[in-house]
Amino acid sequence: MVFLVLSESVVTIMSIIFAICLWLLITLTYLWYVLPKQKLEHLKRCGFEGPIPCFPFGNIKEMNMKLKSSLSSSFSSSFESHDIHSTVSPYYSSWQKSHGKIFVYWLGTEPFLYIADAEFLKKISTKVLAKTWGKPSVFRNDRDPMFGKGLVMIEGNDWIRHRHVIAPAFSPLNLKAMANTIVESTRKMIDRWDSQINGGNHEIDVEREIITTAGEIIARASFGMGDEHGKQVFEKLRTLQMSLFKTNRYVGVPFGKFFTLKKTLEAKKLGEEIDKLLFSIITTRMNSHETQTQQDLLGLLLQENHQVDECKTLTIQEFVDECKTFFFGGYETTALSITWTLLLLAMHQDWQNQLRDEIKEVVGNNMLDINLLAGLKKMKWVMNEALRLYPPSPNVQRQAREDIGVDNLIVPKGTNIWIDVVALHHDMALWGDDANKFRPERFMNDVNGGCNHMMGYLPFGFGGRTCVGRNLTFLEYKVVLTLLLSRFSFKLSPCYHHSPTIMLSLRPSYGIPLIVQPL
Ligand code: HEM
Repeated sequence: MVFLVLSESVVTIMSIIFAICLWLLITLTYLWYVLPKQKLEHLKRCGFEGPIPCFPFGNIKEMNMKLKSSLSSSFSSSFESHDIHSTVSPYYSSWQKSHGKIFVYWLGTEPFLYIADAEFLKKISTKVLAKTWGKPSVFRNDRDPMFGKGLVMIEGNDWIRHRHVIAPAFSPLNLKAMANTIVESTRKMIDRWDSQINGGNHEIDVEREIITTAGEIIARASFGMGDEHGKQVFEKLRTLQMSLFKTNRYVGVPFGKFFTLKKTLEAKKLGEEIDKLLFSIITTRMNSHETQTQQDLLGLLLQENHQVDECKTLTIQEFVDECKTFFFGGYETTALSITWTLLLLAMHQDWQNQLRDEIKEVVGNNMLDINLLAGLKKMKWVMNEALRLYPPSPNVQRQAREDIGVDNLIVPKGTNIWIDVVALHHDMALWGDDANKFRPERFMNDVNGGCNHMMGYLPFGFGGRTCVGRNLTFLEYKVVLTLLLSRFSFKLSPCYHHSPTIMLSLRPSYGIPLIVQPL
């Protein structure tokens, strides 16, 4: 009898376990296979084709394979022509050959509409207001420790409110006060270089050096580093950045996070520690009169926040997220724009000399002044050309929050959109036969560099969501380059190996060692 009862309960438990397993199997098959297949068919009916995905990985395996073989072949490639698209995004350039400049590919079970067609981009962007664009939800979790609900990630009316508070802080007048911070940090770097050169070593990895200096500049310009908390935030932000570097390879793949669980947890913990420290910096500032005197971005935002206007008010947590956003949005991008420029100037000595002559003429022996910097016209052309050939933000992303009709096609609600900035910037149909050549003079009389389409040049994105920090970048770029070119000359080191790669930003794989000679 006891045996019978026992076996009955074992059977019941087994049936429950079986039912749960069956339910799990059906749910996962639906989510990982049936649903993506349905989306694929729907996208086809809407007019979009692309490489065939294999669920649940989508096209990720093919992308990784293509990247691996491109990296091994790029090891010996020459870089006279700066033709980098097929090296940094071999999968896109190969899919372009079979599917054109608009197609759908899959990161795991997430569809991405790839766009490298300027006219299509213009048409789609006229259909959607800045506040009604979404940002791909699939990146949200990964990016949360970096950006939280800062300007880069938020949408709708919250985005309008944040943008209203933040944009004025970046006006040229407000940024004037930050020029000294930039000069001080750059001088510290120059002193380091001087002592290394005096020790007989002229080879400097300018990428590593400039990234360090730009990190310090952006931290000081964002929330100040005068006290211990500020320094700790800076150190932790840099560690977080390193830790997040390699965590997004399985974006879109179900349970993809488990492939990099340790790093994801590390990032989450660091993110919480950073939040705590920034929270304390902000509340201390709010409770003291420092707000009025500190001219960093946080100080400027807190001053704006005093106005009793709900549409122009941020909470403390929102300030925390914006401080992180400034750091992650502005640190590497600006550093890389300067770094790639130094490489280009080391390759093109004629332009290096032209910029030095211009600095002598415009700045001379005067103190560096923001008004004088406006006169550095050739430097601006060089900057624009460096941002074209090596855009630090190699893509711009959106998500459709509603169906969008473009000509006879429909981009269905929920589709992620991936705009390939590198492809647009190197497209001969937009720029002419010399698209892959370094020719800063193309920007001499035309802010669009002679590109034959208004959407062909997008280093800072497009529409209402264009980069809010570009004025700060212009300032930093001009100050740092002026100080460096007035003090040193730059030549390519024989150790330099040209291998640009995309790891969130467009960066050199092996640093940029240059031979640096005091003038
Ligand atoms: C060379 C330097 C920089 C480059 C190439 C760059 C590039 C970009 C790009 C491509 C976007 C996306 C625009 C879009 O979605 O259409 C963006 C947005 C943004 N950038 Fe930058 N950026 C740079 C410097 C900075 C700096 C210095 C800061 C701040 C300190 C900053 C803060 C932001 C913020 C907050 C956004 C979000 C704007 C919004 O969605 O309303 N960026 N940037």
